[in-house]
Amino acid sequence: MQTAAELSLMLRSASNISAPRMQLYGDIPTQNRTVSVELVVGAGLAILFLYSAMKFFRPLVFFYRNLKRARAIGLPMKVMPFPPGSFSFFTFQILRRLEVLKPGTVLHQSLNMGRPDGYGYHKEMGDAFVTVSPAGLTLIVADPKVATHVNNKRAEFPKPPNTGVLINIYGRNVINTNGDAWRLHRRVTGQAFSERLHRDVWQEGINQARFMMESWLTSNDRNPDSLRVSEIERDALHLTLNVITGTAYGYPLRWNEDPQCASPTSLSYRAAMEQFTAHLMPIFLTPRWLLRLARKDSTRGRAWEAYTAFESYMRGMLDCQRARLGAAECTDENLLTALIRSEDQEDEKASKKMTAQEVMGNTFIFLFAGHETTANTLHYSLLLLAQRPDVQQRFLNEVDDIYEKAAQEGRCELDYDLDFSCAQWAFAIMSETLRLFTPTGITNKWTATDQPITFEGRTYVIPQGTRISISGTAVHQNPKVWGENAAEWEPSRWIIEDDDGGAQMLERGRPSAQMGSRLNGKSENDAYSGLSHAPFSVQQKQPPRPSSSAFAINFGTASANGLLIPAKGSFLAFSEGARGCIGKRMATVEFVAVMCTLLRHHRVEFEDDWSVERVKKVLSGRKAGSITLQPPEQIPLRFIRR
Ligand code: HEM
Repeated sequence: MQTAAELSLMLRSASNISAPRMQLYGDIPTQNRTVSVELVVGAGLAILFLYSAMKFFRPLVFFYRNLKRARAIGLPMKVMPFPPGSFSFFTFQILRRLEVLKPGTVLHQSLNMGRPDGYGYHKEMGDAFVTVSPAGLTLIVADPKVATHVNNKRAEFPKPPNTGVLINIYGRNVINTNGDAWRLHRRVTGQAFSERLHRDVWQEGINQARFMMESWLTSNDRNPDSLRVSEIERDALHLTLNVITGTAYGYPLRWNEDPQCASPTSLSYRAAMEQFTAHLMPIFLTPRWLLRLARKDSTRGRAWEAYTAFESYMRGMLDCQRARLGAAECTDENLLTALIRSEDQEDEKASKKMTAQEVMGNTFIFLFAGHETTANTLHYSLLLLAQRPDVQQRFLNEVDDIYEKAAQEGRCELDYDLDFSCAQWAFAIMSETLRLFTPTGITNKWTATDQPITFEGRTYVIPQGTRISISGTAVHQNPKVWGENAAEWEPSRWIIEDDDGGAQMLERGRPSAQMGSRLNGKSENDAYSGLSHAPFSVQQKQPPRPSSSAFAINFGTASANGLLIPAKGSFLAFSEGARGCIGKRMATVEFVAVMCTLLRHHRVEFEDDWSVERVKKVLSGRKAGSITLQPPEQIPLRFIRR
C-alpha cells in the first residue's frame, strides 16, 4: 500500500513529467489561441474601422488631391460637391419619380434642370474655368479658340472613358467608340452620307412635308386655308423619322405606313419610337432579363415592349436590305447596305469586320441621333417665325422667288441641285435657331495625357484625366463671340452685307432677280459652306460687318453667296473636327426642303390666346428630362393660307 505522502509525491512527479509534453502539444497555445482570437477580432475591427474611415474620408482625400491639381493649372476655379452635368437626364428622372423635383422649386433650379444657363456662369468665371469636386476636374469652355484646339486633336482629347455606355443598348456604335473601333465605324457609316443621299433627302423632305400637311387637312375639317396644328413637335418627329427611314435606310414610307417588321408587334413604327423615347431611363438602366420579366402594364413592361418592337423594325429593315443585296436588286448604297457589307466583308484598312451587334448598334444610333435633333430644329424654327413676322416675311419672299425661278425654268418641283443653294434665309433661320436653341449644348472630351492649352495668350497644362466640357450653348451666347445682341434670335446676322457696306438683303426685302442669278451661279458647296467650313468656298476678301467687335463675325468669312462662315470654334451646334456631326448636311438639306414646302402657300401664326409674353416664357424653358433641348409646353400653331 502506498502512503498518502507517496501518492502525493507520485502525482507531483507525474505532473512534472507531463509538463514538458503539454508544452509541446498546446497548453501554452491555448493561452495563445485566446490571444490570437482577440488579435483577429481586433484586426477585423481595425480593418472595418479603416475601411469605414477610408470610405468616409476618401472623397475628402480625393477632393484635396483634386484641389491641388486644379490650383496647379492656374485657371479660375469653382468648387462643387458634384461634377457638373451629374444631374443629367437620369438623376433628374430618379428625383422626379421620388416626387422631390417640382419645376420652379429651389432644388429644381439649383440642379440646373431649367434651360441651360447659356453664358451665365462664364460672366462670373471667364471663358475657361475649372470645376473641382471629389469626382475630378472639369474644364468648362466658352472660348472658340480653346474649343477648336480640343475638337481638332482627337487622339489627345478623346471622348471620356465610358462615354455613351448607356447608348450601347443595341450594340457599340460610332458615337460611343474611340480609337481604331471608332475609325472603322466612321469609315463604314460615312460612305452613306454622299450627295446622292442628300438628293434623296431633299425629295423625301418635300414628300413627307406634303404628307404631314395632308394629315393636318383631315384633322381640320378639310379647310386648307386655316390648318390648326396642335402637336407640331410630335409631327416634326414623325416627319424626320420617315425621312431618314426613306433615305438612309432605303425604306420610303407614306405618312402612317410602317416598315417591314421581323416579328409581330402591336406598336406602329412611330409609336415604337415614341414609347422608346418615353421609356429611355428604364431601357438604359435595367438589365434586359429584368425588363423581359416585367408585367406588361408596368413602366418596365412598356419599356420592354418598345425595346423589342423597335428592334423588330430594325431587323425587318436589315432583312429587307439583305434580300435586295442578295437578289442584286440593290445598286444604290445606303447606310444599311454599307453596314450589312461591313458585317460580311473585312474592312481593308482595319482588316476587320463589324459584328452583328455593332451593325444593330449603328442601325439604332443613326435613327435616334438623326431624327430628334432635326425635328427640334424645325419645331423651334416654326415657333420663332411665328414670333417674328418680319423675319417670316423675308423667308416667304425667298420661298416665292425660288418657286418662281423653278416655274420660269419649266419645273413645278424644286430641285436639290438647282434650288437648295438659293435658300439663303432658310439657311440663316436654321443656323440662328441652332445657335440659340442648340439641341445638344455640350460636347465632352477628356485629356488622355497632360495637355497644354492656350487661353487668352497664356499656356495652361490640363492634367491627365480632366473632363473637358465644350459648352456650345455658352459659346453661342458669349457676347465677345457673337456681339452684344448674342442672346437675340436674329437670322439676318448670317447674311453678309454687300461690298458697299449696305445690309442689302435686309433693306431690300425681296432679293432681286440679279441677286437670284448671283446665288444661282454658285455651287451648293458655296452656298452651304457656312456649315461645313469648306475652305474652297471662302471669299477671304470680304470680312462681314467690320463694325462689330465679335469674334465669330470679325474673324469669320463670307461664302460666295453671301452667307456668314463664322470663325472656327464659334458655331458648335454640330461640333467640329473629326468627331463633328456626320449628318450636318443631311439635316440642312432636309430643313430647307421641308420649310420651303410647308410655307409655300401658308404663313405660320400662333393661336390668339398665345401672347408674345406667354410664348417667350415657354421658349426660355426646357422640357424636363429630355436628352435634347425641347420646349416644356406644346404651343399650337396655325398655318394660314397666304
Ligand atoms: C440639326 C441636326 C443635328 C444636330 C444639331 C447634330 C449635332 C451633333 C453634335 C453636336 C454631335 C457631336 C456630339 C458629341 O461629340 O458628343 C453630333 C455627332 C453625330 N451626329 Fe449629329 N446632329 C444633327 C443631325 C444628325 C443627323 C441627321 C445624323 C444622321 C443621320 C447625325 C448623326 C450623328 C452621328 C453619327 C454623330 C457621331 C459622330 C462621331 O462621333 O464620329 N446627326 N451631332
